[in-house]
Formats: sequence, structure tokens, C-alpha cells
Amino acid sequence: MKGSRLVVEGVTLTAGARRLAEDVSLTAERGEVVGLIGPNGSGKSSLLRCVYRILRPDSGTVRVDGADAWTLPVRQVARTLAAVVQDAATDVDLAVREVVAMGRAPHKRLLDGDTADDRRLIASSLAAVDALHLADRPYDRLSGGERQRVLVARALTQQPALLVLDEPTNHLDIRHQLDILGVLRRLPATVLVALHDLNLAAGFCDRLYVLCDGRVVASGPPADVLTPALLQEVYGVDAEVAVHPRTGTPQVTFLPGGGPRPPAAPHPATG
Ligand SMILES: Nc1ncnc2c1ncn2[C@@H]1O[C@H](COP(=O)(O)OP(=O)(O)OP(=O)(O)O)[C@@H](O)[C@H]1O
Repeated sequence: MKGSRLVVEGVTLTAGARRLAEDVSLTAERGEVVGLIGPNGSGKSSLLRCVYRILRPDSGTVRVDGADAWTLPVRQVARTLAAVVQDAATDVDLAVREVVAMGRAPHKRLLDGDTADDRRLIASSLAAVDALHLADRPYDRLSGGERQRVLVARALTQQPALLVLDEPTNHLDIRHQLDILGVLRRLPATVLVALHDLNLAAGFCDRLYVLCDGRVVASGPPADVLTPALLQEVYGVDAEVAVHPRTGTPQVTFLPGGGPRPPAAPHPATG
């Protein structure tokens, strides 16, 4: 099995006086797709930022194949780990192909040009996210979903052993959501991905970690984690969970809250 082993152990994160994550531990085994779920503000992005070395932990460690990610040289980390983040810059005066080519940078020396292999990899990465037709377009004129697919293509060209993604599907139409998560599943890499859509998380992740108020409150295979009780406790919603007859994965249906709907008033023309 290809990919790196990620071990986050006892990580606590703060920003000023604010605690963003508290004593969080998680693992992602080689080749696993591990999902991070939880309500808004529960600490998912902060934890991912710690893994890809933007937010230094106050305590605890992030180990990639046994090495402390925070003490390794930046370039060495970039050869192993790629990140697709939510707050990526959009005012980039480059063609799509050039943005994707940046994924090769950790594997090259400063003035190395693109090789034929690089160009093939860039094209196949763009094709994998259905964005080859965008290759010559200016990146900053793309739609939100097109941009998101291009950033995934850039991460693919990096050929990472560990790929960390923060809500990679939030701008995508349903077909591209399914396509991108399918691509991630087939990668010869370990994937840690924050997702809001619980049915996508159930369908594509081997295991889930649930964050609430900066702490891990549940973890395990989707079928063990996504229970009505957990969804009520963490999200405060009523839900039914069934096993999908064809995929065998949990399928969550949310029930409208706020009690029964009052009967509609008669329409003036008919009532
Ligand atoms: N630099 C910061 N300074 C102060 N507070 C911060 C900072 N970064 C994040 N927070 C706060 O920490 C909490 C966790 O934020 P984070 O972005 O990690 O949550 P999340 O689970 O990714 O949320 P969402 O689902 O909305 O993307 C939030 O309450 C957020 O407002």
C-alpha cells in the first residue's frame, strides 16, 4: 500500500486566548481516506492547518512516517505532503497550466524548466479533474468550482504521499463532487479530508473523526460513527440513518426540525 502514515498526537492549538483544538489525536494509515467532520467552528480547518504546517501546535506532535513534520525542512515536507485549502489566493495572474505546474516545484531545482514528463503529468492531473479544457485560461477568471478543481489538479501533480484537503467539494456540482472524491480514493496516497456532506463522507472515507468544540468526540468507520444519537449530540439535528442497499454505506436523511408544520392557509382564490 502506497502513501504515508500520519499520526497526530495530543495536539492543542490556540490563537491568542482562543483554543482552537484541544488534545486531538488521530491517525491515517497508508492509503487510507480519513474524513474530518463536525459543525462550523469545530476546529477542522485549524487541525488541517496544523498538519500542513501553517499553524504550529502549542503542544502535541504531527508525525509523517515517524518524522516530526514541524522539524523537517519545508522542502522535504512539500515533497511528501500536498494541501488543498479553502483560503487559497485568487488574484493569481497565471494561466491554469502554470498554476498546476507549480505542483512540480518541490521536486525540482530553482531554475529547472518543465520536462516532457512534467507536461504529461500536468495534463493527466487536469484531465483527472475534468479541467484539461481550462489549461490555457487565466486562473483568476475561473468560476469557484473550476478553480477548486484546478487546485486539486495542482496537488495531484505534486504526487504527494499524503494529501490534506479542506472542503474540496464545497463549490462543486454533484458530478464533479463524485468525480473528485473518486479520484482521491484511487490515489496511491493517504488522504485526510474535511467534509461537510455526511453522505459523501460516508461513501468515500474509510474512517471518520468527528470534531466538536475542538475535540474528537467520535471516530471509526462511517457505519459506527454516523448514528442518529451522534448527529443529535454534535449537530443538534434529527436524522435517520439507513444502509444503502447498493453501496452498503450509511445514508443519512435529515428530518425537518421545529416540530410539525402548521396547515397551509387556504389560497384566497380557492378558499
Ligand atoms: N486565527 C484565529 N484567531 C481566532 N480564532 C480563530 C482563528 N482561526 C480559527 N478561529 C476560531 O476557531 C474555531 C475553529 O475554526 P475552524 O476554522 O478550525 O473551524 P472549522 O471546523 O473548520 O469550521 P467550518 O466548518 O466553518 O469551516 C472557530 O470558532 C474560529 O472562529
